[in-house]
Amino acid sequence: MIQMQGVYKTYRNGVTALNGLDIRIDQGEFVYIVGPSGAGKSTFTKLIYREEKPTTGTVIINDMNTSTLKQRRIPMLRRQIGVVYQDFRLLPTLTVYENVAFALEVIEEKPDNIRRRVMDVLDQVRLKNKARFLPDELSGGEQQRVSIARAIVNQPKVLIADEPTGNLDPDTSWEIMHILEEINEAGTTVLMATHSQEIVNTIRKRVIAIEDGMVVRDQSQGEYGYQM
Ligand SMILES: Nc1ncnc2c1ncn2[C@@H]1O[C@H](COP(=O)(O)OP(=O)(O)OP(=O)(O)O)[C@@H](O)[C@H]1O
Repeated sequence: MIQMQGVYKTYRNGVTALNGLDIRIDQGEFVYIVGPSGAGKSTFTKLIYREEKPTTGTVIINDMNTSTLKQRRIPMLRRQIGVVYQDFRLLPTLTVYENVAFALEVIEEKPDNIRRRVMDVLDQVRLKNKARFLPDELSGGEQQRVSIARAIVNQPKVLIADEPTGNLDPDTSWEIMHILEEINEAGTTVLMATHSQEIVNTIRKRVIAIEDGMVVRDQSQGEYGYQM
């Protein structure tokens, strides 16, 4: 469960990105985070994997308070959270297989388990046949699928996708959405920040709209609600 209570975030330069957020997201939900540019969506996601801490208020992720969490326990929190970015962020000199395996090698998983898990997730994102390719030999949609595989390879409870379809054409975007839906159906909470009216209005899920750092709308089976 993700719970934010009275969360304010002011960056060092004095910009207040979040202005009193109260949000509760249960395990297994699929939530779109929408809102104008600069509204605070990325800041909200950064609080979840503790790239940032709130200035005041509490952020609780699966019983862990991110403000009081000891430094040495941060990796434990991050292991429960996978992150996918708009620009993929793959390592260009590593193959597809190696990019995904890397996430398990850093946590010193056993080699047999690494091989099995990596091939399982590559199968899940339908890229088993491209395991030996380098990122620049793949299309944008394929690169995003590798980044999803990397994000879920250690079976996180939460997957955060920050504009995962922002750089992709419509057909490829739908493919990515179907993969995210499958991951969600298997029990993972999915939080997706997006500017895509078409996706939000077609694949209906809970919508949390953030404006000026505040929740202005929270609807189940919601709609995008902004003019494009
Ligand atoms: N590291 C930072 N230091 C200072 N200010 C920041 C930082 N990150 C974000 N901000 C500011 O905080 C506000 C919210 O930014 P945020 O990136 O959370 O918005 P967003 O809703 O994700 O926007 P977009 O849709 O354009 O990605 C903006 O005014 C932004 O300039």
